[in-house]
Amino acid sequence: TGQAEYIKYKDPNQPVNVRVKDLMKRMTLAEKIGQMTQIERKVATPQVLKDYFIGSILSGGGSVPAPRASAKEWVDMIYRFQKACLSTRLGIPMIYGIDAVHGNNNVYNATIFPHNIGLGATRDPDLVKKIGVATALEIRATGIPYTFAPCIAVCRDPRWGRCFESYSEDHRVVQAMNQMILGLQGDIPANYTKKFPYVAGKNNVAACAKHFVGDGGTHKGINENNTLVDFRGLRRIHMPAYYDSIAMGVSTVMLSFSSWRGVKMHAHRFLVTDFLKKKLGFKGFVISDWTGIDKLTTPPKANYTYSVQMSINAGLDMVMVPEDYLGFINNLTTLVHAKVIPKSRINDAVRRILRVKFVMGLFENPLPDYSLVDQLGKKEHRELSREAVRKSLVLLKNGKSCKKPLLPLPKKARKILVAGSNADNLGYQCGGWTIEWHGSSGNITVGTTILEAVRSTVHPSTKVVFSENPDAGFVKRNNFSYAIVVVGEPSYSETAGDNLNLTIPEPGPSTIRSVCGAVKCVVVIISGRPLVVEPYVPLMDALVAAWLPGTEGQGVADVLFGDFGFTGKLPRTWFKSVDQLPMNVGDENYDPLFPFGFGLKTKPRSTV
Ligand SMILES: O=[N+]([O-])c1ccc(O[C@@H]2O[C@@H](CO)[C@H](O)[C@H](S[C@@H]3O[C@H](CO)[C@@H](O)[C@H](O)[C@H]3O)[C@@H]2O)cc1
Repeated sequence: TGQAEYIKYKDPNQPVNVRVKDLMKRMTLAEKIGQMTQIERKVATPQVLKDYFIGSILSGGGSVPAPRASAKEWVDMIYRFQKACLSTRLGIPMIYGIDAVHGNNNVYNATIFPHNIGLGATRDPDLVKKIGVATALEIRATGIPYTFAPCIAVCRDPRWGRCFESYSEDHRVVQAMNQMILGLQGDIPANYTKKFPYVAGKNNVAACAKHFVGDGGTHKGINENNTLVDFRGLRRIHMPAYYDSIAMGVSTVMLSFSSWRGVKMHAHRFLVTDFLKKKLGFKGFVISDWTGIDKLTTPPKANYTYSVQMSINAGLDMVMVPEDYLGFINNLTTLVHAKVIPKSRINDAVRRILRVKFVMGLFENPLPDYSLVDQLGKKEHRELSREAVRKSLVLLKNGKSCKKPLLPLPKKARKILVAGSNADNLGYQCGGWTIEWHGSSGNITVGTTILEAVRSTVHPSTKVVFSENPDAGFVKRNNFSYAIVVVGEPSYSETAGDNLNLTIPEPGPSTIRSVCGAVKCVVVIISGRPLVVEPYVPLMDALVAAWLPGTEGQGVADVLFGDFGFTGKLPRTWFKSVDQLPMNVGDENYDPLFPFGFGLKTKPRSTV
């Protein structure tokens, strides 16, 4: 009859589980293992994708098709990869993942939103959901359907290099901000299957709750180290946001590099299979972190066969290899043939992966297009980020006496000084995971520095002088009306950000002393966490925590000059000294400089 054979799994009118079952029974072991393999784009070629039936590709931090690649260049790259995957016998589409953790941050000209710690300071779940919606559009603009976000770590020690990726030390704030998942994936329809992964469509992306579990609770905040809290504490502090994520239909969960009480999460069968999958009922797929299985041994990859065996048998479904795909595929194949890893485990993993791909419509719409390229960095998203910046600012001091507040600053003044290492540095303002994995310094993408924002906000007659680190003589001689001192941390991520002393990097303290000793000053701290400020607070007239605001520095000026009031609240305790750490709200002997939830308020300057 010349009619094409009816293939059930290709029929979108069939229920997802029917499609999964039909496809599974057609698959060879090699095709199943290929679905479990995620490789970095740098090692992905059409031939490799076809030969090994690769199911997923990723961009690691900073991994781009070309420097400052346009949205179209991203789409073209993913289109080429996908065409290769669709040309295989069963034509199973691959899923491309990226760390879009504060906007589509690998991509030049993307809107960079405040990092999670700043969003936690807003206490505004609806805002965070809107950010998820906008971020999903900017991810899809580049042809990508999957982000390794949100990080729902509950950072319990600011010495952790990834503390800025955590919304708060309080799990209830982290839970509130989980609206990010609904923004990214879309709202779950009424009477949808409970705890089932959900992605609404082509304007949304699959999300990833990470890093399971207890990543933010390691000893002294040492990255990838050991979380010692007992099971009750693990469930009370680090697990609640995973309950919520599953209820919100999160599609994937990423395992943590860290250990719980000495057992690596990447090999933790009880927590991954018995607890996450069985007790909590998670139906999406569990993905490893980058070479996470290699790190099951010391040194990493000392016994890769053991790594593959222990992680897959623990319940890991997709492995972010990300480069030695041959080693992974060969080891897993051998272990299945030797019945060390049961076929039922492989089938569970592949079933979960296919479930997510069917649910999110990847079979129906596997190929990216240019339809959303204009979403990247669009004005409405930048305005949304500017609003988030405004709401993330926490006012810690305003006036040397409460009767004489310094803020809001007058826009009209004879001459003002802007100083500090972080005043005119977009890279520092964005922090880690921006263009580069660790972020970097300077003019790294399209955005507005705080200095530029001040210049565009003050009255045209106001003279603005910028000096990164002026000496006291310069400040005195110029007789400034007031000064804005913006200091803080350079960009960093992961272990590179681990820090035991948490002092403001020089020349920040010197700049504070030189400027604030000579003129009225507001100090703005750009950082991924609280830093040692107690010695300098008496010198300051005002102090603002701005966290890592991203590209829209205008939001800082909006509030400093009173177009909007301060509303932010500390998402984490501001310690006096690092000797007190770890110290979290609710602890005994809680003796902070500024407590969790603290934040002075100001009213917007009257428009009259
Ligand atoms: O050359 N070296 O020396 C080197 C060292 C360490 C590297 O480590 C790697 O570097 C980064 C960039 O290549 C990778 O992104 C990851 S980080 C990991 O990656 C996931 C996917 O990006 C995220 O979702 C997770 O949240 C995050 O924990 C890894 O740690 C790479 C290279």
